[in-house]
Amino acid sequence: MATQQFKAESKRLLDLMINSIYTNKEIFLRELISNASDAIDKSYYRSLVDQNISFNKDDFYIRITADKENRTLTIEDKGIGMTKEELENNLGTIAKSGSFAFKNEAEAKEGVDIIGQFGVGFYSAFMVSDMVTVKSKSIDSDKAYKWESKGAEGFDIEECSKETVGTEIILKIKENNEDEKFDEYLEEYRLKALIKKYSDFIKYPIKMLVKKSKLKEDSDKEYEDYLEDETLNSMVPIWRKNKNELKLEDYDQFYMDKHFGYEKPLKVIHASVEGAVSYNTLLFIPARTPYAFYSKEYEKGLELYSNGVLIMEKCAELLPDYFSFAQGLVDSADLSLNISRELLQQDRQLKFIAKKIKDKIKSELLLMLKNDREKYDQFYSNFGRQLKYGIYADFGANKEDLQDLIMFHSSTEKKLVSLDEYISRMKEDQKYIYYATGESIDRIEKLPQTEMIKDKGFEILYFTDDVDEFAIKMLMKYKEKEFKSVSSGDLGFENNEEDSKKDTEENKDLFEFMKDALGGKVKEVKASKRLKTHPVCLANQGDLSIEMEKVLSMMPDNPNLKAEKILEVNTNHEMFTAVKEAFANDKDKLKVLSNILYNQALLIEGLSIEDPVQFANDVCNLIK
Ligand SMILES: Nc1ncnc2c1ncn2[C@@H]1O[C@H](COP(=O)(O)OP(=O)(O)OP(=O)(O)O)[C@@H](O)[C@H]1O
Repeated sequence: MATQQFKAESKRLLDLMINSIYTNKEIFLRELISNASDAIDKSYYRSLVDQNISFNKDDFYIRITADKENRTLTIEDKGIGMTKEELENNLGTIAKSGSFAFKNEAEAKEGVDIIGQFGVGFYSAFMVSDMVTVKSKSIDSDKAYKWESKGAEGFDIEECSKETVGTEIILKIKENNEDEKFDEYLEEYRLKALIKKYSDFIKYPIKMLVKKSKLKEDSDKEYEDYLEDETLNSMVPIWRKNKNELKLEDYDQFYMDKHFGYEKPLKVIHASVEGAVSYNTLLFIPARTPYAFYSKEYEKGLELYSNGVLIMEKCAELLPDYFSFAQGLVDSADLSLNISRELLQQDRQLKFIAKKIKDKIKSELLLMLKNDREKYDQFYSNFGRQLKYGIYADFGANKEDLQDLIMFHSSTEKKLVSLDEYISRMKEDQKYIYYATGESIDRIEKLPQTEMIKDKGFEILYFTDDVDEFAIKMLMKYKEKEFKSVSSGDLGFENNEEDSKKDTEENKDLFEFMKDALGGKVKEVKASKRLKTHPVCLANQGDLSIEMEKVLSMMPDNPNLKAEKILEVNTNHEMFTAVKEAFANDKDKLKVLSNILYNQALLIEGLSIEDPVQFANDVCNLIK
């Protein structure tokens, strides 16, 4: 049985093309400029392979002309042009791309990076025009032809006069309607902005006569308008240049010109990768935290270019959340774009590039941490919190990537240190990586729980961000060393633990009494061996620490989880003599003392006391 051919309703297809493919009408200019650039590329290429064809470098530009009176916008090039047949075939057949065919023929040759591939971009002109006229003269013909169409109804072709080889696309811009202002596509400022946005890195100059004003001759206050030819695009994508040709100032300038930021970036990463997927990338780490960075408003992403043409302003898939501070762009010819060139299909290449970019940012940060500590400290003060969130997020899926990049304030070094640095300084008899949690470094410095650990000469990491302890719980270990809170039940000091057990055993009844006096607020009262000069402190058992309880209690949907608290009593402290005496002679007094001591421990911990009035009265009664 003979296979039947599909038929297409070309009118309906064109209607679909015009109205459904692109979400954004303004991209028509990008498409037409890209076509003009392709036409010049082809002409240049032909001159290389065909000796009969010469080229004049001065003709390699694209001209935009807006005529408000006649409502026309013209895009003109002196590229390869089209014959009558080509006009018919390329502009008369949807999804026929002369450019794609050309690229395939020229595949083996260097230096051809043609943009067009789907054969649909041209029709986007109908989104903003009632009528499109194309005048073209091919490099292979003496005659010029005019193609004209009002859209779905079809097109006419006739011979016309045209001096130079190349193509002129004349758009009759639609009248404004209730929803849309088409007028703006005739406005100089809007055209300039569109070119800057989408076509800034088209490699040929995009010229336009722009209105300027100057002082009239023989006058010092009267001005007159005049027109001047201006090139509107920057042309050379700096990221495609060789790194050796570029100075730091060039990158800084580019960063500011592109409005990534108002001041120089902290770090520039420029990489060109050749391989299964080739791409260039230029990444920046800002010197400051961007506006609203730690809020939902902040939108992460890199600019995505295909052959120098902007495809997406913020491609979020290129950055993991924990590196959302990175700015910049990726340019690759290997992306599988979908037909509207606006969105990417679930793209393997994009995933590949994203993974490489993540690895690159990580390795650059590690180098900075090692070789340029001052800079890393600056980076970390802005974005360290984001890295710690990254460890905690997604159930710790990215902790391996991030654990070497985080830092905490050290009790011994008095500055931020990495986990690796901490490990390298650990004492022989030190089992754990110790940390203490609190509102500020000052406050943690004074925590009674840190006394004995400091006394032993062990370093303590200070956690001052809410996320710190959550991140560390996710990490659990670093290089086989477990983390241990200074408030945790077992600190891993063998002798001390033994002493404390003995002391607790000796005062068993007393501690039991105190526990009862506190009415279930603590799980246990016991002798402490982590205290030296302070009378009491709180320790905790179980996974939820006292600090975590504090963080959770501040959340909008407070889960009301409580840490299991233990009141530790310093049996070497003078106060303990009074406690023992009260236990022997005045149990009511011990009840009061127990509450005072417990409330003191809460205050030191930064927790609020349940009944401050009672506490104040108790203290007063003691003073009396
Ligand atoms: N200014 C021009 N000069 C010469 N040929 C052109 C010009 N504009 C369009 N063409 C021809 O018309 C064809 C169709 O253009 P169109 O913009 O629809 O698709 P494309 O550029 O090939 O692909 P894409 O849809 O990816 O942009 C082009 O492939 C090219 O052969």
